[in-house]
Amino acid sequence: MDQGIVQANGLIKHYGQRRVVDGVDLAVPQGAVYGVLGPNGAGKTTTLRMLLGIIEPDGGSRQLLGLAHPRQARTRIGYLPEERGLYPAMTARETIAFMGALRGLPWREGRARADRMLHDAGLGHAAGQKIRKLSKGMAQLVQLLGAIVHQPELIVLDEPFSGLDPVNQEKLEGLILAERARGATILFSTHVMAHAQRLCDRLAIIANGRRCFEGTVADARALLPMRAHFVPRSGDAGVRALLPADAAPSGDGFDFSVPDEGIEPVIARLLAAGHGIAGLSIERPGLHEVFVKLVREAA
Ligand SMILES: Nc1ncnc2c1ncn2[C@@H]1O[C@H](COP(=O)(O)OP(=O)(O)OP(=O)(O)O)[C@@H](O)[C@H]1O
Repeated sequence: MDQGIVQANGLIKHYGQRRVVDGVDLAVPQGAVYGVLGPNGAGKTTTLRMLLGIIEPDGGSRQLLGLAHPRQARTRIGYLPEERGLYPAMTARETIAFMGALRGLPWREGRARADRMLHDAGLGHAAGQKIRKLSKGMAQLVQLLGAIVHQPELIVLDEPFSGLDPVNQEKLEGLILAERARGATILFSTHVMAHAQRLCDRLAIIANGRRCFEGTVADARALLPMRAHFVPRSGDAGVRALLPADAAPSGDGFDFSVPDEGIEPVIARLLAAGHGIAGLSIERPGLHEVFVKLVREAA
């Protein structure tokens, strides 16, 4: 596998008798948004923690920013852990500046950046408010801003979208893309496919501690055949028999996989039998469908 800014080779972790991460390889290219996708309990958080040196692997090796021990890269990394936690009595501004200071950013600069970032995120009004007064979603955004205030080269976000409403989720997507535009590499975990489909340059799917896919969103979506939705002319009976074997009623028509030979023979059969076509759409299945299939197979 090519060298990446984050590199994992055969990472293994046991908890008790259970092998919860089982030989995971990752290579995150510089400047990419990279998703680690998997169902609950797949081993995503454990993998990220090993990459960051928060816990030690039982086997395999990893490299972060070219350094053998990830902790040497501390000030060059921004990390949003899965467990959220801020000091409730600190203001949003001080929280962000404090988190920056922990990563080597001078306080004065941290405060100035905090004000700018809060303003840009539409949270300018919250700068002087105490964390305890903020909603859970707002506090989470503040924690995220604190994780990136020192402008790290690598940003690692563990389930960053969980707990955010759709408006804040969109804000976060914007923030991630803005960080990539700045030149940062972003590695994030999620089990929500819509975000991954929109954001990821590359992704890995992990199930039962094993990597079962690695590639681009397009590579993943190409694993499943195109899906067709066909709507017969009203009153047309007997069309079902002319459709591919997997055709299933759906809404006002039928859904089926486009056969290897294409949709044309299906249409030709329908027209030859005198049937009409009230609607026909063909779509590439989404990442969601691919994820469900791969995770089921892995189980
Ligand atoms: N400290 C621990 N001690 C014992 N078991 C653990 C520990 N941390 C994680 N596990 C177990 O390891 C497995 C993988 O957990 P992990 O948190 O890495 O999964 P995840 O993919 O991040 O899941 P989720 O999406 O639910 O957060 C789970 O079965 C979990 O219960």
